[in-house]
Amino acid sequence: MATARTKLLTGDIVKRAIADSFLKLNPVKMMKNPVMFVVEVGTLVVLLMIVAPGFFGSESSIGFNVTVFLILLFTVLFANFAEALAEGRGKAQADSLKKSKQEITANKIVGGTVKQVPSTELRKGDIVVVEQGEMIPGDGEVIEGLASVDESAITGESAPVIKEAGGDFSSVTGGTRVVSDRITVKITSDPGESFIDRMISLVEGAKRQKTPNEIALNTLLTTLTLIFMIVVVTLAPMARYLNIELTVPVLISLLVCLIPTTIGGLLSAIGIAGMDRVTRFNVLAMSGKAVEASGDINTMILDKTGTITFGNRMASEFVPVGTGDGATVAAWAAVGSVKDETPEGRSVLELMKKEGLAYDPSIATGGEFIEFKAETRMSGIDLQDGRKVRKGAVDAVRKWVASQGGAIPDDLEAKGDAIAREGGTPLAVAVDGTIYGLIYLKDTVKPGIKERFEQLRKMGVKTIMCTGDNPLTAATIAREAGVDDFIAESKPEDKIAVIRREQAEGKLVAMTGDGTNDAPALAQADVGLAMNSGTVAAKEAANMVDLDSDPSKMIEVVAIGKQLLMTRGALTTFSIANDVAKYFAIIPAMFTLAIPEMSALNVMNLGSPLSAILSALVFNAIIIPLLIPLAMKGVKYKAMSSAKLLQRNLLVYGLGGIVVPFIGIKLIDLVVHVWI
Ligand SMILES: Nc1ncnc2c1ncn2[C@@H]1O[C@H](COP(=O)(O)OP(=O)(O)OP(=O)(O)O)[C@@H](O)[C@H]1O
Ligand SMILES: [K+]
Ligand SMILES: [Mg+2]
Repeated sequence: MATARTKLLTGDIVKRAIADSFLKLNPVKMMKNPVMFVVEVGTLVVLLMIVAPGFFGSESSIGFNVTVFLILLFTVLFANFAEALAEGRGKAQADSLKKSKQEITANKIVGGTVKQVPSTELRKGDIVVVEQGEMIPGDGEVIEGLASVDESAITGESAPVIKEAGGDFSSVTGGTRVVSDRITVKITSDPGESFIDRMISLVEGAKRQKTPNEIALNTLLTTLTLIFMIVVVTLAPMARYLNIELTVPVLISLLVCLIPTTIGGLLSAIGIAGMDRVTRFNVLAMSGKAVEASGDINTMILDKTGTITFGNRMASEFVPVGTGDGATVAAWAAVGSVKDETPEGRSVLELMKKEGLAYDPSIATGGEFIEFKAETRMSGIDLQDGRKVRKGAVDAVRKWVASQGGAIPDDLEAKGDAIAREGGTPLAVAVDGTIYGLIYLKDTVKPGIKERFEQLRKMGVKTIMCTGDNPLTAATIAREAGVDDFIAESKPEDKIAVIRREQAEGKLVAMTGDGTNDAPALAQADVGLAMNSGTVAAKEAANMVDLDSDPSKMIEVVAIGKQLLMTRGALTTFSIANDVAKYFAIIPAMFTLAIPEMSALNVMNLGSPLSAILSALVFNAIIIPLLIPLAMKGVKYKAMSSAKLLQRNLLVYGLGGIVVPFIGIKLIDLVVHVWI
């Protein structure tokens, strides 16, 4: 499960964020955020008026100008602080990763002999040997041997994992430690491009690019800012025509209150925090875009075994067919499983032991093991005496027996279907032309998975279960788990066909995978979540990697993505609605300043025109830090359709956005009015 590796907020992170808030005042950096850049320019203009009064021809009191200057400065600092705080955790994490990335000495194989070289000199294709107790010097694939590896440096999980040559558990990560045995590793990354390097630049946010959604929103905010600038600039000559003198600091205050500073100040913090939430969940997103895309997902493709079910498909019964008897099925099932290292194969031998059944393992001596393959859906052994033993999916074994010229027992289909209808997987056991019986493999649907699919449905996400299993088993599990659709007897390449079909209908698709044959589909999916235990090819094709290798995490990742989009929408609504109240506080005040008879406009009954302006400005500034917790944690997440969500958000954050500042400004005014 996810481990919180770095505490949410520490004193150090806060201290560093405060310092960063000042560094971020650098106008070159500020320009990337047009809304806050306008506030910064306004701050400088007011400062100039304090230093060189009269330069602009209007005369506000120096006290008022200094107050406006300070409030504006804090507005910018608060926005910078929000961003710096969101970045802080990542930076702290990057520091600890960098520490773990010390120089390692590698045992490189050069021309048959071992040569010690620094790990920084390793290139793609180099072969190294790693012994017990040593650090693995770079990312790679095990090409020989088996070892248990402590990967806690990257996963935070202290229990070591087994890595072995061939298959889906062959990839190793540089900076992890071999705790037992010895492996030969082929390096798969050049210096600076390793998994830890990528992790560091990710958590540091060095390569954080704005997502398409963020860019669109930024454009909207910039446009709004431009419109209000034009409004405010043209207001001055119009007012002068009416003989109303509006001073520059008052106009700047008006401008700052009207432009969407709340969302402008919190926008990047929301994005960073979203990525951070995914990271804290022990999922590594290669880009912010991937996190956002997961919030927009329409279709999710899930494996049956291990994702929807526990995946420890266990042999639970031997069922004879035709003229066979229980003991014979069991014996041949066992002979066909002696070298089968899959959980299914091992469980056959365990069931033998449990039931006290005997068989003669020496029959298998010298035989040629036939490994299980998803393509053939069979495994077995070719014995030295020429007999061939097979076990596998019923239709696969039936075809194989037919090709050997054998007959198919009458009761095979009915007994196989009976197992499948219960959600089990029947494996037929055959020797040459004879089918002796079935192995009943039991798997259990994970508790609570039905409720999660129910939630996904409410969010408008369609779930499709893909399985290599037969249609009957698939249908039973699909019904039990409550998925919307399923594909049975699917081969890995079928996934890519499903993804393309859904995408052609304009849907965004998410999937998980771990094998090399999953790589094309992982690349094709809009969100591809690879398992850290999986192959290098799968991890490179995906845009997310789950360090805990739990495929069902896809469901939570989608929820986090949705929450990110929701938080951004909610705060944008709140920010824009806010401006309505500020407008009613400031505009009447400005005019009452010039024409006292207009005090009837003072609908909010604020103390004085000047205190009204200052109160609106103070509210505008402090709402940013007040909303930082919400921006970082995300709005409370509820599973519902986007249309309903929009309605609810408009009600809560739209209406709230109008009401809250009326109360806030009124309260601030009560204090400010006493002061001036
Ligand atoms: N060790 C094995 N020996 C023989 N046959 C097997 C073995 N493991 C599985 N099978 C058969 O092959 C079929 C396909 O297995 P595979 O692992 O490819 O898919 P799956 O696990 O059923 O589906 P998924 O993992 O995609 O949900 C299984 O349904 C089963 O009938
Ligand atoms: K504002
Ligand atoms: Mg499988």
